[in-house]
Amino acid sequence: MFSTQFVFNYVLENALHIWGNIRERLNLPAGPVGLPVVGYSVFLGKHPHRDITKLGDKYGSVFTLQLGVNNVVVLNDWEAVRDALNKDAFLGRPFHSPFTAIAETKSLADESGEVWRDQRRSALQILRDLGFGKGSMEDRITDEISYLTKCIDETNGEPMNIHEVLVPSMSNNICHLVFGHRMDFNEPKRQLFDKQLDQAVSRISVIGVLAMSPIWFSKLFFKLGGSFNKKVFNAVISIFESEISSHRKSLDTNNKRDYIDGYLAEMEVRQRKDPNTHFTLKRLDSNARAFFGAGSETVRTTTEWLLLLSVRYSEHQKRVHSEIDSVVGRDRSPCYADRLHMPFTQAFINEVMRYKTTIPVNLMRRTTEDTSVLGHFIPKDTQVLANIWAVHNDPKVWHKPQDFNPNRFLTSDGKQVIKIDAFIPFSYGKRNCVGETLGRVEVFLYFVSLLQKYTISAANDEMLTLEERFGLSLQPKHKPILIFNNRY
Ligand code: HEM
Repeated sequence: MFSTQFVFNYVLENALHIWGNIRERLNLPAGPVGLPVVGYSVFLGKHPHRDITKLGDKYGSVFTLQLGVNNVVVLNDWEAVRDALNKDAFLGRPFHSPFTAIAETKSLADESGEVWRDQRRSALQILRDLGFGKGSMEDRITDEISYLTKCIDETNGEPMNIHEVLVPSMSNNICHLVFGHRMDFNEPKRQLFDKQLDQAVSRISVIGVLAMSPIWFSKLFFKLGGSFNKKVFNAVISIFESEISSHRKSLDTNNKRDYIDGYLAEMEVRQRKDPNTHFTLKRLDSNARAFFGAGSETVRTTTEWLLLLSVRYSEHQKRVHSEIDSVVGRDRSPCYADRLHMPFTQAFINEVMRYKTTIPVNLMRRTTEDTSVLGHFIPKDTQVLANIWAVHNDPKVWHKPQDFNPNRFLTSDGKQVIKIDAFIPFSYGKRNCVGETLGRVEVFLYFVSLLQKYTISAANDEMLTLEERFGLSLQPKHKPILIFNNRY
């Protein structure tokens, strides 16, 4: 039971927060007025990325939206996003988020300032040392794809829910990166891991609501979540703890196998120099979990859209098939360098990542000093949301953005891919996605390997409506039940 004092403190904290927000709003760009406490959130429908984009018709490129109790400055077109995300003042994350309410130590994805900079630099260095962006990474992904195609072959052309096998397959690529090994699809630990991550993600799907609430509410939510919540999270946490502990026992700093080894080696060096370093086991644990959270679902969602759109537009599927046949052939696995000779396939992938932007509204940022965007003053410690969906549908950049048209990424003779600066699925500037290289390689290899082997069609028409479900990422609303027929 909560004491009267406890309730009083929470009510007081909330009231002060709301009062602070009203005063803060006076210094921020104009925007629609919401209701007390819930703000504008109640007026956003099932597709907030689209609703927020439409607000730009009235309020322009930069406006303030009260989401729950928080004032958030929205960057709602390419000009605003480019101007802001090029500035160091926009590199912070909010002090609190629902993620930080449940984690003891912030991961590199939640940190700000020098700690973030240092953790990020080190993560990128470790990935480089491990050969990410090079052939060894591709070999592991290609190997993982062979387990996937084995499962698909077992369906003998019967409809299958590809989502169910893509989940462990994608998560295995992060397992390789972080733990140094894969887990078989049928391994009980693997199944437990997927189930629990899935449960954790579905718990976290309320995160949108929590992000709009004061931090005390997030903490209370997880506290009241009771034993089930704790059981889910603790089970996931124990997998990471046991991996870190076994890595510590077998660490050879001259032969680093994965991210955990790379981090432990760096931690040893840092701790020798400074016992108060922010390179700690708890930070390693948070970073490792952030890689799974950020690097698994994003690639899977993108791959699901690629498959669905190649089914919906079968003429494009045929064109990708013919490019694969002439560049890769049938006797070897595709490699990432093949993309250089496959302009249409690249353009198709780009257009899918624009049309169904995986992360439609970016992870929240915070200004670390007084600054401005397109002439609007933005004070220090303001929360800022870059609407990537709006950038990808900005009519000042894209001709008929509502149309699905891979040719927009090709020169008129169809031979070259055009680089368009406003194409930013991995975000933009110094705090863009850490896993961009890995993400791009995975997406290309999965899509091309599957189309090399199969002609893909849909088991029903429902999923071809291409309806969306807004969440941490923009998921297909209907499960992708697909039919894979061997091409040879
Ligand atoms: C198609 C795949 C992916 C997409 C579309 C994607 C997109 C994004 C976006 C939009 C952000 C937010 C950046 C910002 O605040 O401006 C981000 C951050 C991040 N991503 Fe990815 N991502 C993908 C794959 C991956 C992979 C494979 C990994 C892991 C290796 C990863 C790890 C991260 C991390 C750790 C961050 C936080 C970076 C920071 O705060 O400094 N992502 N990603």
